[in-house]
Amino acid sequence: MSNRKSAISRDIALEAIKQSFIKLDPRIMLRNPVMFVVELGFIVTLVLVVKPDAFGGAVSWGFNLSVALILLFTVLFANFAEALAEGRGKAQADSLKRTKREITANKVSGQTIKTVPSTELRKGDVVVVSQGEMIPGDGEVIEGLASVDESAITGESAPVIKEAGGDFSSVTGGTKVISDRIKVRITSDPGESFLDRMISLVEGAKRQKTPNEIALNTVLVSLTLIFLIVVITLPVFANYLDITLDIPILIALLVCLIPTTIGGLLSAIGIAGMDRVTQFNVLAMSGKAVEASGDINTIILDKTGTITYGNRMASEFVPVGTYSVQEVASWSAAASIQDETPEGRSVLELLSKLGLSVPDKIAAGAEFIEFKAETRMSGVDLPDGRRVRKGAVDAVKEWVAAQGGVIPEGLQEKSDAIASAGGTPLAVAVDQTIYGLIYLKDTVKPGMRERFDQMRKMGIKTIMCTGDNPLTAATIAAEAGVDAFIAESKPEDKIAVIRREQAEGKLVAMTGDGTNDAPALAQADVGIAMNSGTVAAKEAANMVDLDSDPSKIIEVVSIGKQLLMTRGALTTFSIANDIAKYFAIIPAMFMVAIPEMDALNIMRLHSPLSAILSALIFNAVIIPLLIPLAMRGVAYKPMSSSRLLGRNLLIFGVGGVIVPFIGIKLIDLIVQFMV
Ligand SMILES: Nc1ncnc2c1ncn2[C@@H]1O[C@H](COP(=O)(O)OP(=O)(O)OP(=O)(O)O)[C@@H](O)[C@H]1O
Ligand SMILES: [K+]
Ligand SMILES: [Mg+2]
Repeated sequence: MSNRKSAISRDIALEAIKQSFIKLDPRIMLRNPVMFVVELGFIVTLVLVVKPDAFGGAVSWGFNLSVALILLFTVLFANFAEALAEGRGKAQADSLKRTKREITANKVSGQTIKTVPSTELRKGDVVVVSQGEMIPGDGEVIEGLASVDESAITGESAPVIKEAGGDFSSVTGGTKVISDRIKVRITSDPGESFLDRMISLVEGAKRQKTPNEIALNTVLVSLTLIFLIVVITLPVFANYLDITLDIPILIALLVCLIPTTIGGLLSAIGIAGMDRVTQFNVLAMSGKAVEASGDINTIILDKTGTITYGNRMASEFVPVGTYSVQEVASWSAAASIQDETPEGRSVLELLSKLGLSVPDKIAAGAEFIEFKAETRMSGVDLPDGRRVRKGAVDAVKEWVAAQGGVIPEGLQEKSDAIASAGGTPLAVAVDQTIYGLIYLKDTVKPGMRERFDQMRKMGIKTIMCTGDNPLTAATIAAEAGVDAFIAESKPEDKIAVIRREQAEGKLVAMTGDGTNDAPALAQADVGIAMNSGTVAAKEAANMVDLDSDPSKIIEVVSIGKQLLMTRGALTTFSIANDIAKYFAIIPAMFMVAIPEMDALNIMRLHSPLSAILSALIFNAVIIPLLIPLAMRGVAYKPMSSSRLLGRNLLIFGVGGVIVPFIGIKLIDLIVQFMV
């Protein structure tokens, strides 16, 4: 994990204090209508401090000043919560901006190489980057292999291997080549790079309210309006009873009743949720994606590289019929000489490990057939007309059968043996003849079973989708403990699975790294691409995992759930608080005229004025007291949504009723000496 994880520093806190005042600007406050009402209340009471009889009636100016100050602090506390939540992202953005300095690029133009500033690079340009140089822009390695230090982006100091072809070909501008030399095709125009996107993300520059937040905000504004109407009409009834209600008291009542606690913390909760994802080294392109991850019902995972380590390495050549290991090895090598995928290269490595020679001569002048997820085969067409293929057994069998060839006896048995051990068998064929198999070995990552158990407890279904054969898929699925698996799936099959789940009203998450995963990543409600993966995958997804650890989807889901729960919990708490405030303020307002009201003063508060001030002070200080919870999120244990909801209603609903009774009483014990 990243070493970028940082606590709230003194600098961030000081900056947040400054921002709390800057945010008092009514134009900024207007974005948060609940707190805007409090600010208006502050202004009115401030006027009453100077001219206590401005609106007729008069309470002491000292009381008015107290109310004004408490209201000011209520707004400042809310602003501070938001500024604090924004702080860490801003600090992170600043450090990323320092990474983004001018780099010179070695641009290939025709036969020569020209040195140009990186800002002049455009999509499609080709550059050469050698040992010790910075990669001048986002791109895809088209030639060579190099180890790259990506710590500026990922915070991870261990270098990563980047190579042409396959799922580890994408490079990011601002990272450094530490060995060898690669040719890179640039894939982004200036200002649209990954680093640019990352900066604006962590900075929150483009943060938009999520649908969920908008809905809650509408509820809060409606509540505020209702209480506003109630409080405005109150003097009419009071007049009827021959009671005059002073303006500051009405304002205090209003502020106590409108949902200031959640109104003040709402945006901090959202920003902090996004920030928790970022600290976790996952870049979420929108808050909406983070929220959606909290409601996920189904997770689609690919096998290779997600559930298994993904370094599918050729470990054995298995001949069929009368053919020899040497023959299978030679044809496998012929089909792999130009295959840049890790699988293809591992075939050549195995050959040299076995001391066998690579048949360069056969392949001279041959036409390379690249591996495609659709065909699930790769190979060469030789100059003499012979066609050599290796690939998924069923695909090769079909290819051979289509030419009238026969499937050798023993092939199925041998391929099943590899598959039942969790390996991937590749069949090797030349025209109508199948020579044997390549045994690609892969291992399940440790701890997978526990993770899938955890997801089951959260009520999430896991489906493994793989291009591999059913037997290998079944073995790995059983070993890892996923709920279901789909074998021999092509890219369109992955999309079909996602659509099927979505049609049942489910929210679907998917992780992937390959170009073949891109369409499915785009279709999923939450698509998490691996940073190591291809540019296509990263562009299609709405989250990128900088650590390229696909199993992290589980934590992302937890963070999303936590975000939704925190919002719900604090809303419940905020509204439940009103009960105690009624008991504090209503008797206080009417006590003089209706002494019987004293029966409602169950907290036995000192005096009407101390009761009102105490309720108002509680209403203010509860905001900073809850900042840590808003930022950290409520504690989360994997369990079903309905049980979680029940538990939270109990804690925050009942707690929300009780806590203010105690809090207001305690504050009153102090305030009584001041009024
Ligand atoms: N370089 C290659 N040459 C020939 N065949 C290959 C090659 N790589 C993979 N295959 C075959 O194609 C199948 C599909 O591979 P692909 O990488 O597309 O799988 P996938 O859909 O990403 O699923 P997963 O990554 O979970 O295995 C593999 O199971 C294997 O049989
Ligand atoms: K309130
Ligand atoms: Mg794959």
